[in-house]
Amino acid sequence: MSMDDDTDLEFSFTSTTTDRTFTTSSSARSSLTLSFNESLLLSTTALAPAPATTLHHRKWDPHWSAIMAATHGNLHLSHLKLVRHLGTGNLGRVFLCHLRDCNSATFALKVIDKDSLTPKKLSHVQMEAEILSMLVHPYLPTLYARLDVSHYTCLLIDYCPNGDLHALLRKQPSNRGLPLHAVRFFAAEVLVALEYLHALGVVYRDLKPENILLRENGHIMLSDFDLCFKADVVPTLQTNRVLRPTRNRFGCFRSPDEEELTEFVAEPVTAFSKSCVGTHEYLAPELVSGNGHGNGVDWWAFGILIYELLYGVTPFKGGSKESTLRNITSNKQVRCHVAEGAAAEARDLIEKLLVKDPRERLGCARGATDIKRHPFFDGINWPLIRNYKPPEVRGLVMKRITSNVTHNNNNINRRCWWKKLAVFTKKNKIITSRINYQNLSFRKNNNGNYYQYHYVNSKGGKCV
Ligand SMILES: Nc1ncnc2c1ncn2[C@@H]1O[C@H](COP(=O)(O)OP(=O)(O)OP(=O)(O)O)[C@@H](O)[C@H]1O
Repeated sequence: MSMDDDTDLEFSFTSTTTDRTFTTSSSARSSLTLSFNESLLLSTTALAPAPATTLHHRKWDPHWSAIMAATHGNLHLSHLKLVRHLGTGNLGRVFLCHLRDCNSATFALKVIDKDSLTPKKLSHVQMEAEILSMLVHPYLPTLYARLDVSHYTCLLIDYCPNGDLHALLRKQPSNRGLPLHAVRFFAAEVLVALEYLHALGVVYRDLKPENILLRENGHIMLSDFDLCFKADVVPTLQTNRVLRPTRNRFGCFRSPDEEELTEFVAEPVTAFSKSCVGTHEYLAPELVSGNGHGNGVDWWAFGILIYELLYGVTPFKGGSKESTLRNITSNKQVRCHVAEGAAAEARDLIEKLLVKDPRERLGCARGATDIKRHPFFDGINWPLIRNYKPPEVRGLVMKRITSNVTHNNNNINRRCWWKKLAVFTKKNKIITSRINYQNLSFRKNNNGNYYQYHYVNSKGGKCV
């Protein structure tokens, strides 16, 4: 479904099992109102936001404090106002929305109609929700709430107003790819996000520019976790002798120095799956051959990503999907067109990542630790990367999050700040009263990220 700014929109969520209808309708341009039966929503399963105290830093996150202030930690769909339709994916539709009480607190709401999905897709929904609930990272989405209403599952996550890297690539002159400094910046951020996912034992399996969204501040946010799989990971400290290529004073490589380094490695090296998922041009050879694959598929895809960001096309693309797959599995080595200056380092990294045998591929044994050390990333201060200023790239017009709703803006904002202050000063009291609700049973998720609320009836049964 596409969004036309001049059209009134109506979204109808109809429950076939309960015969109740949730309707979002619009009377103004690109502004939607979510209307529904409040009593129904109060008696259905909802998942409220994580208390800010569970993870200390979260109490400073304006989105969390806005939710806490507006909902006292007891979020319902009625607290949200849909603004517009952002897009439709395999599993559901995504809407831009904000808190009714605070239109500066903007989110993306993924609405999934479970009744319309096959069992396989339902398992993808479960996987996506499970992975999202584990994430606490600046380059990955925060799951603020999960609301289960009738046969709909709604996931409330960060909204990214600046599009995705695929759209940005298409805006480059003659589709030639991004400037090298921008490729380095985005690749470094993706590497850090993959490192975090792998440390959690999550193999992502869907890396591509379309899934790299751009936040309001120009930094990346990886999206779409439905194709992930989870594996065990045993973090270790490893001491290795590494060759560190260095340059002489003219900028040319000289014979590498050997160093002994003790490093933290958390890579799911024993991960194993046989299901063939992903996007054709990004599939690793072991995934195409179907004999089983592991963590290495993400490092292969990382090589394809750097290639596409650099040249605007993927290296194995053929005239059809079949010929693309044939190119991936053939013995042909990847060819890069440019080999000058810093591009030589990019080429070297791509070649080390696009090694067909995963046992020989950079990253497969020790993950991002080895890739970060490659000369392509020389000079990046990894712990401070989130403070780097995003590159200025043609076509990237930074959009700040603004809401269409302007009435009472100042009052609402002031009220919002006032509420935040009140929450801050009365924090302990509010949290205690929230968990003492008589009709509420709650359970912390494994990670302690957020609380899942179930409304229970007077006999102690869960209401669904
Ligand atoms: N957090 C977000 N901020 C802004 N836009 C988003 C956000 N999440 C999704 N979108 C938009 O909504 C569209 C649908 O997203 P969704 O994640 O449901 O599916 P998808 O990216 O097409 O992938 P898939 O179908 O494989 O799940 C995306 O193409 C994107 O344009």
